[in-house]
Amino acid sequence: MRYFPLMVDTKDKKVLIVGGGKAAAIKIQGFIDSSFLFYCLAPAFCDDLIALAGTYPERIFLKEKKVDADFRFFAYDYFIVATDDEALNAALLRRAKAASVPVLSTSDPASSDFHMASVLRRGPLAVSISADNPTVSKYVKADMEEFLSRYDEEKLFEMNRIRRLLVERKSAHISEIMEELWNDEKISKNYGESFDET
Ligand SMILES: C[C@@]1(CC(=O)O)C2=NC(=C\c3[nH]c(c(CCC(=O)O)c3CC(=O)O)Cc3[nH]c(c(CC(=O)O)c3CCC(=O)O)/C=C3\N/C(=C\2)[C@@H](CCC(=O)O)[C@]3(C)CC(=O)O)/[C@H]1CCC(=O)O
Ligand SMILES: NC(=O)c1ccc[n+]([C@@H]2O[C@H](COP(=O)([O-])OP(=O)(O)OC[C@H]3O[C@@H](n4cnc5c(N)ncnc54)[C@H](O)[C@@H]3O)[C@@H](O)[C@H]2O)c1
Repeated sequence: MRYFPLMVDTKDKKVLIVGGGKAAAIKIQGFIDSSFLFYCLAPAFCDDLIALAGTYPERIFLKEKKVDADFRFFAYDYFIVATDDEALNAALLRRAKAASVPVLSTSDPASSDFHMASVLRRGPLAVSISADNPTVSKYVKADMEEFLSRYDEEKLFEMNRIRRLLVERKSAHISEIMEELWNDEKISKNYGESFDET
């Protein structure tokens, strides 16, 4: 598997996006559940992107600017190239690689350092779907959403709270207790507080 699902820390991380059309909007929307900050440069932005930036003014920054092949960038953690000018996209991709900044070109996935997956959440659970075909991913995501609705969100949060307590207490039985709770129909809210391993 050349592109492998991975969990990366997005806190305080900056993504530069050049281009402000449909592709840029799809990528930012796909990342919106992260903590990334988005800096987007283009001479003009599509309505979806303007609406998204209106909803997240503290995370999405749109700057009207036409970029050329000599564009220099620094202090960004990731780069998404999303203009409709393929030659410009290719030049920016080369620059990013030379600067060792992980880059995704929306017009050249095969030369990109990362791809986007379709991601869905249920409480603390994150599921990543990738089929090398965004249409297939979209439909599998819809099926998966229905499948995940059988999991009790509160129970998942509660199990994690208890697990954190057990980790803090350096319990030797974390996985056994987690297995027990998973198989329990209902878990008591104050399980962790009253918990005594001995
Ligand atoms: C899954 C999702 C995640 C996300 O981006 O958040 C995603 N694309 C999504 C949507 C979407 N993408 C496109 C449209 C039509 C737009 C229109 O109408 O014009 C729509 C909208 C739709 O389908 O509704 C067009 C498109 N996509 C790619 C190309 C270039 C090419 O293939 O060469 C083209 C242009 C050619 C074409 O038009 O096909 C390439 C890629 N797109 C990927 C991911 C990567 C691997 C996907 C995988 O492994 O499955 C990959 C390979 C690289 C990357 O960009 O990361 C997200 C689903 C959202 C969801 O979660 O519901
Ligand atoms: N990977 C994906 O998910 C995905 C999705 C849709 C489209 N695409 C591909 O991405 C590319 C872009 O498609 P689109 O539908 O977003 O096009 P678009 O026409 O909607 O948007 C192009 C954007 O690039 C900007 N732009 C043009 N020249 C620029 C420059 N010199 N500097 C800065 N910004 C500039 C435009 O102002 C516009 O905002 C195409 O190759 C398309 O096939 C990929």
